[in-house]
Parts: sequence; C-alpha cells; structure tokens
Amino acid sequence: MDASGVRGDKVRIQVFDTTLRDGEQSPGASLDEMEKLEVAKALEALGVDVIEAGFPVASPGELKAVQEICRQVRRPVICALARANPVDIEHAGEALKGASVSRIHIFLATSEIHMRYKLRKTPQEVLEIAREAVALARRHAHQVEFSAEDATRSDWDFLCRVFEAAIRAGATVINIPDTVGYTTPAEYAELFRYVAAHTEGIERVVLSAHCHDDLGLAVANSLAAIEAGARQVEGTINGIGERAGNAALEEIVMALEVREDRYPYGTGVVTEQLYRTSRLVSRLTGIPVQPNKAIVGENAFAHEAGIHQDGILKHRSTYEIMVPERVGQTSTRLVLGKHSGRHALRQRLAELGYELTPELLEATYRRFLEVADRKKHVTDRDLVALVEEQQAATAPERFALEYFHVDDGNTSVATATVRVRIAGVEAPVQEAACGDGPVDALLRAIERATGVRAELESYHLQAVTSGKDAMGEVTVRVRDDGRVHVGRAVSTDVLEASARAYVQALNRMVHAAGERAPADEPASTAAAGARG
Ligand SMILES: CC(=O)SCCNC(=O)CCNC(=O)[C@H](O)C(C)(C)COP(=O)(O)OP(=O)(O)OC[C@H]1O[C@@H](n2cnc3c(N)ncnc32)[C@H](O)[C@@H]1OP(=O)(O)O
Ligand SMILES: CC(C)C(=O)C(=O)O
Ligand SMILES: [Mg+2]
Repeated sequence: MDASGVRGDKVRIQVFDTTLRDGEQSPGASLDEMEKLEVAKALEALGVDVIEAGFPVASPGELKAVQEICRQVRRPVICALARANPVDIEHAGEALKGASVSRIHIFLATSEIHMRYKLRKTPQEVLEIAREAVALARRHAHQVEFSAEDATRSDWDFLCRVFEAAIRAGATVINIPDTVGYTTPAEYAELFRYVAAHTEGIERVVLSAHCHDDLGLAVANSLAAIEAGARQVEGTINGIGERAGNAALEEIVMALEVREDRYPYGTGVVTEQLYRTSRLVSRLTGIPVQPNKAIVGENAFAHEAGIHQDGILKHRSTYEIMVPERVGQTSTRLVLGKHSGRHALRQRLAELGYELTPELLEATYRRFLEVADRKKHVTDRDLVALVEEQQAATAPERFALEYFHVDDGNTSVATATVRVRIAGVEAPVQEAACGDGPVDALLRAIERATGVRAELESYHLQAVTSGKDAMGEVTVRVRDDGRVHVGRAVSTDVLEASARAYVQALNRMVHAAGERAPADEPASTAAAGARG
C-alpha cells in the first residue's frame, strides 16, 4: 500500500478534478466564492490529487475564489488555468500564491482549425508562444501543466514538437485534451503511444488525459488513455462541463476499482465520498443528476424487475457489480412496481412487519398488481393499506364485484351499474340504480345486485399518500341485527374503493348472519332486507 491506500501492485493514477473550472463552464452552473470553497473542501475529502480551482483572469471574483481555496484547502495541488499570455499567467500566479503546492495550467490550441481561424497564428508562432508561456509560468508556480487544446484534431508530429518545447521550458505535466469529444478509445490510445514514442523528454513528465463527452465516449477514452500510458486523468463530478460535459470522474474511478482485473491502476479517491460530493455539486450548480446516471444516479442501485429483485434477494452479486455503500449510496433499493414479483413483495412486507400466509400473500400480490398498473410507485403506505384490506377480507366471498360503471355530472343524476358474481349462482347479476351522488348510486346498485340491504352506519374516505395518483382508502361500517360489520378497501379510484369496501362489509354481514341462522335458513335471507 502507498500513502493513499493504493495496493503496491497497482500503478497510481493522479486524479485531476476540474469541476470548478471546466465543470463550471456548463451553461448556468456558475458558483460564487463560498460555493467554490465548499466544493473544493468536498473534493479534498474525496481524495483527488489536483483541484483546478478556476481561471483567475476571468474575473476578480474568480481570482479571489482561487485565493481562498489556496488558503483553506491544503492537501491537494491547487491549479489555475491561463491562456498562453503574460496577463493570464500573472493573474494565475497571483491567485495561487498561498497554495501549499501550486500549478499553472497553460493551454494553447495546436489543431490547424484552431490555429488558423481562432488564434490566427502559424504553427511556428504557436510553438514559440507555448515555449515562452511555460517558461514564464514556471516562475509563478511549483508545477506547470501544458495542454495542447484540440490535440485530437492536431497533426501528431507537430503536437510532439510543441510538447518538446513545453517540456524544455519546464512543463511538469503534458495534457492531451480531446477538447471537442471527437476521438475514439483506440485512436486516443494510439495517440498517447505515439506521443510517448516520439517526444523527447516525455519520460520526465506526467502524461494526462482530458476528455469531453460529445460522442458519449469521454470515460471510455480516458480509460483507453490510462492503458496507453496516461498517469493523470482529468474530469468532473457528475461529468458536468462545456456542451455535453467532461469525463465523469466517479465513473472512471469506479471502473478502475471494479475492473481491477483489467485495470491494474489505483487512485487516492475515497470512493465512499462519491455520492455525497455528487449531491453537493448538483445542488450548488443547479444541474440535476439523471436518475439512471452510473454510480451516483438515484436508480444506480434500484431494481424494479421481479426477476432481478428475486436474484438480488438470493444473492446481491447476481445483478450488482458493486455494493452501493462503496460509493456512498445508502443501500440497494427494491422498487415495487408493476414489474415486481412475489419475492420482492414478501421481502418488503416482512421489512414492514407483515409475515403473510401464502394465501394472503397471493391475494395481496394480485391487488398490488392492479394498483401498480395505475400507479408509478407503490409506496410503503400503499402496501400496508393493501395488506390490511386483504387481512380484513377474512370472510368467505359470497359476493364478488366484477364490474362497475358510474355516470355523473353537475347537471345530471348520478347513475351506477354494477355486475356482481354470487357464490353458487351461475350467471352474474347486473343491476343499476340512481342516487344522491356517485357513491350513493353505486352502493344502491350493489344492494340491488346482491339483494342485501344494510344500514350504513358510516362511510369514511381518506388519502393513503399524497399526489394526484394517491390511493384512497374507504372504510364503511354497516349495522345488522345490532352488530357492526366493517369493510375496507384501497384503490387509486375512490369509487372502486367505495364499491369494494361495501361489498366486503356485506360479505361479512351475510357470513355472520349465516353463522347465526338455523341450519335450514339460507344465510343470505337471514341478513337480507330486500332483493331486486
Ligand atoms: C477548451 C477550454 O475550455 S478553454 C477555457 C475556456 N474558458 C473560458 O473561456 C471561460 C473564461 N473566459 C473568460 O472569462 C473570457 O473569455 C476571458 C477573460 C478569458 C477573455 O475575454 P476577452 O479578452 O474578452 O476575449 P474573448 O474571450 O472574447 O476572446 C478570446 C481571445 O483569447 C485568444 N485565445 C484563445 N485561447 C488562447 C490561448 N490559449 N492563448 C492565448 N490566447 C488565446 C483568442 O484568440 C481571442 O483573442 P483575440 O481577442 O485576439 O481574438
Ligand atoms: C483547457 C483545456 C485543457 C480544456 O479544457 C480542453 O481542451 O478541453
Ligand atoms: Mg475541457
């Protein structure tokens, strides 16, 4: 193990975080001095090696923020960006004065497109400017990093000549940026090998990779560069940055860790801090993290599919290649939805304190699927309501609601039609009724279909959860022969919950009456007030 905890058989990769510079170039992401400081402290706790704290010439506030970070964040190298000109370099030097280890990062474009149209300089002029800028920066900081902007669209031999000039002038790190996210893993790896083989003095510096995600290849390209000799990797938290963003550091770090069989490289990153840092950056920049984002997304360790949930419950590694705790996420989440199976439902109910018999689990699962078809997320409170509904339905089902339809409006009389299956009766019974509102019409239609009239003592409706798709829980109490019978049901449709609850109460009522009735008197007539 080295001082940062990397195993001796692994090659140490320096992690260069540019969330506060390239990341802050994301449209709308700008941070004030205090926010930058907060992120820098989190990055220090995360264990990155270099923090690119800003571009001091950009504004007085930016310069001050870099100064403050230098004062308060002591372990990592603090880096500041500068164009290849004396003003930028002097601003960077000024900002970095208090750093325990300072680095000026000089960048200068080397591609034909950039040199001709943006800089309006010849290759020879660019080479000279690079040399002078690095030499000047050397006088203002402990370390100098030189980046050939748009390197991946540059002539490779010219690139090597510029790097040689920068190294001779004192550069300690040579960065080969894929500024516009144009390269591919194989090509980028080849470029690193080419530069390493054709640049005099390259062995004296650290080679660095800096990738953008315009083609979604930033992390793959960074890993390819590491395999081809890069010993510093640059990126941002959550992959934020100019246009499609930079390489997401959390993804690179975890790829190296999870696939150590393929990548014998280690970093000093305290991976347990990744999620916390991601949340902080997202909150302060106002850039949300997509739920399916690798490593730090809310769904990165969530499973909804029943087959996956079953696998996870039997052995976590069936569907998880790393444990969430390793990246600071709290735990694996089994999300209950319409793709879930009985194993996950039983597990969640057990966690909620419900041990169900196989029959009750089956009945609850059937109802759960009906609800999940209508609701995106079935919450714990929904589940409890469903179980309690099933537990309440202990009486044998004499009546089963097959169908209902309600017509209502503020200028029409509410009318309900129901179809009820009655145990022992071959054809289902269909009836309709009008009422004083949709619930009244519905309960009247049920009374007609079942032939049972009950004295409704109370009807209570409440929302189980909040939101437009909240489940409504209906509890009805009916009185018969001095005894009260309760029916309870839940549904995202309150009319359905009302009908189911009422049918349940009637089932209990006729069941109780049947138990009291003489053997030759049918149960339904013992409780029945009227039929038809
Ligand atoms: C690939 C990257 O991420 S590079 C970093 C990009 N980040 C930023 O630009 C954010 C901060 N930028 C800023 O605040 C401003 O652009 C400043 C303060 C740096 C410069 O502002 P201005 O002086 O008004 O110049 P402006 O941004 O309009 O144009 C850039 C100038 O820098 C020149 N330039 C660009 N890159 C370099 C370089 N590496 N070295 C020297 N000059 C450069 C351009 O050719 C142009 O020069 P010109 O005015 O002679 O045509
Ligand atoms: C400043 C340089 C390294 C940069 O951000 C880029 O080229 O993408
Ligand atoms: Mg960049």
